[in-house]
Amino acid sequence: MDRLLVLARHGQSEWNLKNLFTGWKDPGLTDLGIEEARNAGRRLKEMGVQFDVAFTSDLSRAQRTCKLILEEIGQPNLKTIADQALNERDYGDLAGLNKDDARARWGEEQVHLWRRSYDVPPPGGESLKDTVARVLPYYIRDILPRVMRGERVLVAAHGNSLRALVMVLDGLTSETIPGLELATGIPLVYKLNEDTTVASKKVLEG
Ligand SMILES: O=C(O)[C@H](O)COP(=O)(O)O
Repeated sequence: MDRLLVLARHGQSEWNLKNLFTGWKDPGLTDLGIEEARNAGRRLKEMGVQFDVAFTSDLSRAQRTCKLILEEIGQPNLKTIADQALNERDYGDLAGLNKDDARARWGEEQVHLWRRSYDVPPPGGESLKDTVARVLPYYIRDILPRVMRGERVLVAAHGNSLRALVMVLDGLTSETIPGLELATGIPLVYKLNEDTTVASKKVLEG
């Protein structure tokens, strides 16, 4: 039985393009983002991937990406479950600020800690640890049981909600997680073992 779990970060958003902290704000995809999402779908189609269910967040950039992937693989009407638990990390007071302006104001190191450390929350927002604390229970309760039953599952979500999941799947630690970057529109194709650990992982680049 293939226990297939595909994770896809949304395509480039309007605020990715403008280099703004986004978090729970809800900008749409750029033309490039739409193309990235379609391309992710095409790559999955080339691999012959089909899904039984899709999960996405409450935010439109992830929902649109999910829809575009499903259209490309010829499953436009697949059952899709949207939940706030898969939203991007809440960037709090940083949301809407330019990332370079933030570096100029608070320094490179502080901004890097906010963006990539495990447990330093941005002002008024969530650390990755906080994000793991909401993503992981949802994964365990709603997503993983389906994968273990043999359903082929797509999760279209966000840079940091997916970093939270990859941290758990790949067994990364608070020391190694800062090095993990997820590019827009690049699907990660996991197959799981019977004991829920990772049997294989493929990054569908290009
Ligand atoms: O919310 C955001 O600004 C981005 O989607 C992810 O941001 P990051 O690269 O700073 O984690």
